Amino acid sequence: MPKVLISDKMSPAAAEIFASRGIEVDVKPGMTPDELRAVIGAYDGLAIRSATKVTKDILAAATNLRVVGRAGIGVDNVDIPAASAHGVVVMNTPFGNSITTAEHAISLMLSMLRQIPAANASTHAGKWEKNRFMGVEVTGKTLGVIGVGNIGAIVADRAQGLKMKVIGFDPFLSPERAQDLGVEKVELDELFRRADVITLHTPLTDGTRGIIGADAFTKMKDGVYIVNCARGGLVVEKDLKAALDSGKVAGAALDVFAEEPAKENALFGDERVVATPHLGASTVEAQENVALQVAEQMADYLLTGAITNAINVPSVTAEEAPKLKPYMKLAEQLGSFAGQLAETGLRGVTVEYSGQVATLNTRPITAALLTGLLRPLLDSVNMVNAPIVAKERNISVTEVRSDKATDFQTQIKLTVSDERGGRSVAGTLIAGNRPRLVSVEDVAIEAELAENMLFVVNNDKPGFIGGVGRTLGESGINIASFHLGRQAPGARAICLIEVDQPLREAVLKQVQGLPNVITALSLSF
Ligand SMILES: NC(=O)C1=CN([C@@H]2O[C@H](COP(=O)(O)OP(=O)(O)OC[C@H]3O[C@@H](n4cnc5c(N)ncnc54)[C@H](O)[C@@H]3O)[C@@H](O)[C@H]2O)C=CC1
Ligand SMILES: O=C(O)CCC(=O)C(=O)O
Repeated sequence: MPKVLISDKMSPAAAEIFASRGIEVDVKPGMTPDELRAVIGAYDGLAIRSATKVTKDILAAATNLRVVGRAGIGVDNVDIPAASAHGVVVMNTPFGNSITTAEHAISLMLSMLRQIPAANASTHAGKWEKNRFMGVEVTGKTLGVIGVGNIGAIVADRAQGLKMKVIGFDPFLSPERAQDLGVEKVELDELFRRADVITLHTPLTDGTRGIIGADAFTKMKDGVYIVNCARGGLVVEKDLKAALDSGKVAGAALDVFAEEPAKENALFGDERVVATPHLGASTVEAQENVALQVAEQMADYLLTGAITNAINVPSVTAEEAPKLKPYMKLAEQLGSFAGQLAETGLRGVTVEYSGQVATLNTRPITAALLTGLLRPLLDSVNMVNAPIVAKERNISVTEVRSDKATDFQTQIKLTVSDERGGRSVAGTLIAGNRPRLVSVEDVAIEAELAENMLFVVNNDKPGFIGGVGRTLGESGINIASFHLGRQAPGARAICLIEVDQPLREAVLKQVQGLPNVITALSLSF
């Protein structure tokens, strides 16, 4: 039974879902990194919000971990490359808290413009300072949205409801989408120049870190207002402080900080700064949504292999998972066959999907094939990181699909090219789920791939079969199955022999020395 740890405060709905799906679950919010490192090895899944930092260190100790589920959107608290390297799928819940977060951004904006937090504190203190708090009306003002994705789009919609003019900067926003949203798409500098209020809704990446800093402030209107309900690192806090001190910025409303939990910050204590402790997603509705969703997604993956909303691997739906499983096994075996034959650096991989398999989601099948191909060369490769490893090594991967059947109703053919040329291997599924090799180097041969195999390329001459059989027999090696194929009578031939025990180096050498043998290799699947 898989075991999951919930290491952040999360709606009880998550634990209930895990339990109802037969998954053992421990709920331990508030652990220190050392405490988490000490226990993580026992778990197949880790469900988190933003407090748990899933670092390289934690992942190195997570020897059984298969999935990290983020009940929320931002995954900047997870080391994604390290997770991929360890074969850990990272998933989030991209929509469950978007409305709530957008509402928080709008709330922050209004409370900043009407100085509600300061007025509230003053009124509670019995001061009745009616003349002290002069606000700013939003109607007719220009809101600049940086990052017009899910949340940015909802913020734009709500701001339009407040009769604001919305302009947006987002390199991935199409003109059609901008038009649908009623957002004027502008460049960043123009947004800085025109906006009365700027609100941030991008992820924190190397491209967005510090997107609002000293240089950006010089381009903005005097008396601009800043809202940050996305990630702390997007705004350079010391530059914001300087811009507030100089009067360039009239106010800032911040839900997120460069360092969290933010117990001390140079921006604290200034009444023009409205601050909340990363509450963007904190509504009953959003927390219920993300907890349910993350638990269902993680349970699906752990129990069926279905992958939804993963950051580092292609998705596999619950219906697809059982259909893809035998193809992934076949693809991994074909990749492994080609990988074990590899003698020099790989340059390119072409995968041809023909017949039934071409109608399926082939990305996970290709990932499995690359895993098989690269594993003989690299120990740490897995389904999650194989496509990344291939890319890093400049191995081009091409997928070709044809819904026309070959000699088989469904077939995967892999051709790899290296410095010496190319080689190909193809396979099919027998009875819908049993992987079967059907050709090597375009020579037809039918074989199931097993743990201990001898692969021989030879000249098709009399006496070869007897010679191999005798050599194995005299060495006490039992033959389980024997498969032959040839280009034409007397031409190049191939032979795949399943044996009952691993082949010793000395026996392999003897086979290699037999007349008419071109190459002989021991393979394992
Ligand atoms: N305060 C809180 O509690 C919460 C904060 N968030 C934060 O909000 C962020 C946005 O969430 P979603 O809208 O759901 O994400 P999303 O992925 O739907 O949208 C992000 C948008 O940012 C755009 N973008 C990327 N780089 C950019 C750049 N250099 N300049 C301008 N735009 C850029 C993308 O094209 C995308 O359209 C999350 O990454 C997360 O960090 C999300 C939920 C709650
Ligand atoms: O879980 C939370 O409270 C934070 C939500 C968040 O920042 C996110 O979903 O990106």
